[in-house]
Parts: sequence; structure tokens; C-alpha cells
Amino acid sequence: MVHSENQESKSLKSEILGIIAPSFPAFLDELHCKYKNLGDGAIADYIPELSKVNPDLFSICVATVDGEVYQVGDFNRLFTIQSMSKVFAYGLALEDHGRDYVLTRVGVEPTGDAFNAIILDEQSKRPYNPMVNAGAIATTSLIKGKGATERLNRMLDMYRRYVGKDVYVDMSVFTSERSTGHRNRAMAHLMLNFGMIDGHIEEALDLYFQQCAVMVSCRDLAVMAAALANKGVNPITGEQAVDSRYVKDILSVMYTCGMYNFAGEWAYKIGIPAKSGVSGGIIAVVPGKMGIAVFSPLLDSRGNSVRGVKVCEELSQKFGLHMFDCRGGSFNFGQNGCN
Ligand SMILES: NC(=O)CC[C@H](N)C(=O)O
Repeated sequence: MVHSENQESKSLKSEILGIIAPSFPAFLDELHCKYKNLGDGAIADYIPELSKVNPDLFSICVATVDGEVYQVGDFNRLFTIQSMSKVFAYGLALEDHGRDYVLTRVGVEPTGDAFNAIILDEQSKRPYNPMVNAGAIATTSLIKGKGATERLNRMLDMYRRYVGKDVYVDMSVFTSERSTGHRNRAMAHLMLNFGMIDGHIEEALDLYFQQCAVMVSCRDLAVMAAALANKGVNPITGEQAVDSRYVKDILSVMYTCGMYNFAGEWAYKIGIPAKSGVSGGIIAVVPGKMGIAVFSPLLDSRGNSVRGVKVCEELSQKFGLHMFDCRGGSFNFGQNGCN
């Protein structure tokens, strides 16, 4: 059943959820029951350590901008953040260099290709966007610091601000990916050839693999997404996780590129910025309202969690979360959001 972290909130303490619909927490429970036995999809096994996960794990969490967290299923289970990390690393690179410079190294065009496609923009030689692997490696290579340790520490500190507590890198997933990630290594070499990343590519790749191997729970991810919904401020600790100036940049690329070669259909049907990762998580942001996270390791052919997509689709439809839904969304949020 749905757990709220604050017992008083049984009476629906969150004004945000109260505005959308009092039935919101109960609906999370319903969705969990409905999809928990859905066995479609496959676990990512190209990173050997990831193939060890239990495919039945499943959790849904929602964190509101007023600091309430609703959670159902295996919400405290830790797993690696994988590509959902790209969202947060992009924010750090923007803070380190500003929009104009980052745009010279990484574009903002959707690719329509798989997350691990080895392609660069023909004209500019930039990777297409920061949400696919090539763009994420280029983004990570921009993170400032005197040496590898300082860069890693700055990355971990950035995560700490979003999550509200210290996080760590899972060494077995990190080393598993480092020793098998030749495709990512090939992309880094290609970008080095075109001057899109600087000399130390093994260091940039290590930081990228570490950033992907940070352990989070579904609950952590919902809070991280809620910080993006809340002008960059962690709604529980009140700490500014990312400069509010860059929230719109982050959410824009999540909206257009976050779900890879499913991004167009996602924008059309679900209509909120989101990002998936091959460990089976999806984060979604309803700006000004809440962060949503789903964890279920069974993936579809594009590398997106099967149950995660279904849960987000149902939540969006039921509560009018689509940004352009004139019954809900930003047109009329909450007035008529529940059909
Ligand atoms: N889509 C993903 O989550 C991919 C992340 C993974 N670390 C990789 O680089 O392949």
C-alpha cells in the first residue's frame, strides 16, 4: 500500500496533491497492483553486473514541491542511476561553463536513434544532445576540478544536494562497465578526433561510468525530480541543488530527448519532461508540482522500463499532467485535472 513519509499526511497534507486529486496516492497503489505481474521486457545485460538484478522489483514514488513523498513497492531498494544521471550532470556542466559554451560542445537536437548510437552532427561534429551517451560523455568531460578526485567529489556533492544525503558509487557496476564499455570508449575517441572533448578521455570515461554507477532508490529519484520541479530546490532540505537559471535548459532537453528514440511518442502521449536509465528507472517532472519516479528493471527494445512507461502514461492521462492538456497541464492545472 502507499506509504506517506509523514503520518499526518494520511489526511493528504500535500496541497499539491490535494489540488490535483485526493485520489492520487490511492491511484499509485492501484497502478502498482495492476502492473506488478506484468513480465514484458528484458533486463539490460550488456553491463554484466546489471544482469544480476531481480526482474520483479517495482516501485513508484511521487515527491511534491511541498515536500511530501508518496511511495509504493520496493521504494528503498538501491540501484544504479545510469542514464538518469545525464540530466544532473548536464546541470553541473551548465553551472561550470554557462549555456553558450556548453552549446559549442553538445547540441540540443533529438536524434531519433538509440541511446548508444555512434553518431555526431555532420555539420558541427557535436554530439546531438546531452541525453544520449555521446552527448553525456562530452558533458561529463566539461565538469571542472583539479584532477579526477576533485571532479568526482564535485559530482557526488551535486548528487547530495538533489538527494538530501550522501550517495556513493557502486564499485562492481562501475568496474563492470569500465571493462566492457568499448562502445562508449569508441564514441569518446570519435569526439576526441573532432575536438569535442579534450585529451584525457579515459578520465572522462571513468567519471561518466562513475556518474552512472551512483546508487539511488526510487524515493531518492522522486526527490531529485521534485527539485527540478521546484526551481532547482530540494523540497525536503530546502537546498538549491542546481542554479534555477538552468532548470529550463535541463527540462527542455529532457522533454525532447530524454526517452531516446521514444521521445516523440512520449512527448505526444505523456507530455512531461522525463529521463530513463537502463537499470530500469524513469524520472518525470511536472513543473511547479512534483517529481515522479518509477523503478522496474524490465526494459523495452529502446531501453525504457516497460512498467515505468505504462505507469507514467496512466498517471498523465488520469490526472491531466500533459503540459498541453487544456483540461489539466499548464493550461488549467488542477481545476479539472481528474477525469
Ligand atoms: N541508457 C542508459 O542508462 C545507458 C547508461 C550506461 N551507463 C551506458 O553508458 O551505456
